[in-house]
Amino acid sequence: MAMKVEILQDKLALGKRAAGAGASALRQALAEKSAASVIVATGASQFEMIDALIQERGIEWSRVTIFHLDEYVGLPPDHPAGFRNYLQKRLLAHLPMPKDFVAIDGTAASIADEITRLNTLIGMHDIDVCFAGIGENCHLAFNDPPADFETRSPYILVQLDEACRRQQWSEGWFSTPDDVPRRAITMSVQQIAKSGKIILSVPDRRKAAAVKAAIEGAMTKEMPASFLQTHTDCTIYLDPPSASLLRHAPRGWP
Ligand SMILES: N[C@@H]1[C@@H](O)[C@H](O)[C@@H](COP(=O)(O)O)O[C@@H]1O
Repeated sequence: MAMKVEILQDKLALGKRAAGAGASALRQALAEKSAASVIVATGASQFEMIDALIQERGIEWSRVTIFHLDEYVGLPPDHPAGFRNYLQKRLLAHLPMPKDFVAIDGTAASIADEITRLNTLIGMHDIDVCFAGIGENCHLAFNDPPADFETRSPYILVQLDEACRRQQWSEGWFSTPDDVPRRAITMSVQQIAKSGKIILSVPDRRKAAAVKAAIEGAMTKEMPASFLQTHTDCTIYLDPPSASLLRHAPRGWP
């Protein structure tokens, strides 16, 4: 299998197209069964997709369970960089109440117990759609290189690498590089790959090398998103800058 690639004119069009594809799959899942499940990613790359997802009509959110991909360990719940906070403000506040929102508690007294709780909950769901991004270091969720491609645990505790922590700081989520936590709870690549449909929204020039590695490179733990090359329904949505290093990038693009 190979990832399907769609290149849109800009990040706004990218977000709309990715949200539209996910929304169609969700509506279809809800037409076929009593409930559906979706994973929603965070980060700057997901802004336009989430804004467009909110505008989608005909999704009965009261039958949808929402999971998130990853969360820092130890950030206060109201910290602007927290992913639970991000999803509450950017997504849930604008939707009708979903069936459930399975939030990762990065401040839990026992991280091991929190992972057990999350593993139990996600084990009860077949994920229909997963929205995700790719980091500048080609991470998938917080699976930084070298990623664990083998673990069957749906959620794992990970150490964040320096490139990842630097990216989070340079995107403006933290005031100093040292403020970025060193540990996170992330959904594993194996669990992400269990999703029926995977939708990657990856705009911006700074992602071009990671995009090329994920799509055209070898499947390797050093480039975690390359794991999705084996998925049967994974589409990556790009803008011209993020697609600029691809072998078949149209000429004349940046
Ligand atoms: N851990 C998050 C992921 O949930 C996200 O999908 C991806 C892209 O992030 P960004 O949009 O900040 O580049 O990596 C982030 O660091």
